[in-house]
Amino acid sequence: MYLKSLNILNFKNIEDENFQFNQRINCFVGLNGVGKTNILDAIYYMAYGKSYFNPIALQNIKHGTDFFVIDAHFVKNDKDEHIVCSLKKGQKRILKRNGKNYDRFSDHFGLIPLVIISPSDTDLITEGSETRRKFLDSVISQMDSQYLQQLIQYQKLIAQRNALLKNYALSHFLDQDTLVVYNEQLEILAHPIYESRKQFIQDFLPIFNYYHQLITDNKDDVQLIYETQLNSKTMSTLLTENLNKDLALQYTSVGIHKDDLSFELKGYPIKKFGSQGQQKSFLIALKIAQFEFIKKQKGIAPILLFDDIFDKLDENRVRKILELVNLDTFGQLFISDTHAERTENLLNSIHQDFEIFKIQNPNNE
Ligand SMILES: Nc1ncnc2c1ncn2[C@@H]1O[C@H](COP(=O)(O)OP(=O)(O)OP(=O)(O)O)[C@@H](O)[C@H]1O
Repeated sequence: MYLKSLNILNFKNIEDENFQFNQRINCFVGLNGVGKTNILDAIYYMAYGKSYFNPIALQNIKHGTDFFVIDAHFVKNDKDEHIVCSLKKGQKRILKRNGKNYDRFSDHFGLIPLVIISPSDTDLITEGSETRRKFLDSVISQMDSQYLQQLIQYQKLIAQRNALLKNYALSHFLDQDTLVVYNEQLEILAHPIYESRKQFIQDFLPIFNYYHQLITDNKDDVQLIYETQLNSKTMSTLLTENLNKDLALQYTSVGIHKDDLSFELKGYPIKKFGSQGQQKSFLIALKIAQFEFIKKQKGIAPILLFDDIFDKLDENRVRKILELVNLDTFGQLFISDTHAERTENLLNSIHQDFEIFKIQNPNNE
């Protein structure tokens, strides 16, 4: 699978750009702030229906305009896949596949497998559990649409249950019948989600360990530990036991929406005890393992976006990653870098077909 062409209109700082891509490696080079990452983000948008960097959709519309359109042609299994996403202020986001609107954005999930490696991945280590849950859910959902639907339903039910709890705080009336229904439905949904997450970590961990060793050249023990209240109690027990607390808090404080992933290096949390370099290697191994996992499951190499990673890594790690590229492990690759010469030299050294796009500041054209 590969991205053949891309047209971007009014997306972030990009006014109107057209690209015809190389099937193998494409590099966007240019000075800081010219919009290289924004182009990668537009590609990301085609796979996920949202920005990797800015979750507030309206803020992705170019300043001073009132809509954006991203239009892409992919080739998948020798067939053209035409994906268009657009957003106009005051209207709903539209996502189309081959001219037909999606009713549910989630139906698009997984059609275009894609993995991004970016400096902002450090959020996975530094931010709260929600960021890690989103990562977990995003990887599993790319391969399992049933999981995604269960998750959406679960989140809807939690929102409804929270509304009920809030209502109790206002009216002091608790609609017990509705609460029982919500609790039962949550019990039904929580367990398959829990089982899928548990199974995923079990299958993913050896791949992650393999790439971590390959990139770092050492055998440091790395762990991803799935932390969940469901290890010790059922969802319905948790909900029943914590009802008084939930009523006081006015939200549901227990369940799989509180799960977390603990990242450990040699038995210690990497957030507290990992050096910056160790954290970076950890994250890159995590993302390359994500890539490999999806590839194994789907039989298709996901598109890979490398945002600025040459800038942030030492030469040894860059070499290791490029060795992987050279093994033909990867499918199509998009790279952003500030140094045109460095990128060109690196790519010449791996003897692969590539194309360089020089991106200029739109205001200096
Ligand atoms: N909605 C928007 N409208 C206009 N410009 C925007 C919008 N959102 C972001 N930008 C601009 O896009 C630019 C950043 O682009 P981007 O992050 O793609 O740069 P880059 O080329 O990757 O830079 P670097 O090499 O520093 O990572 C910034 O100048 C930012 O202000």
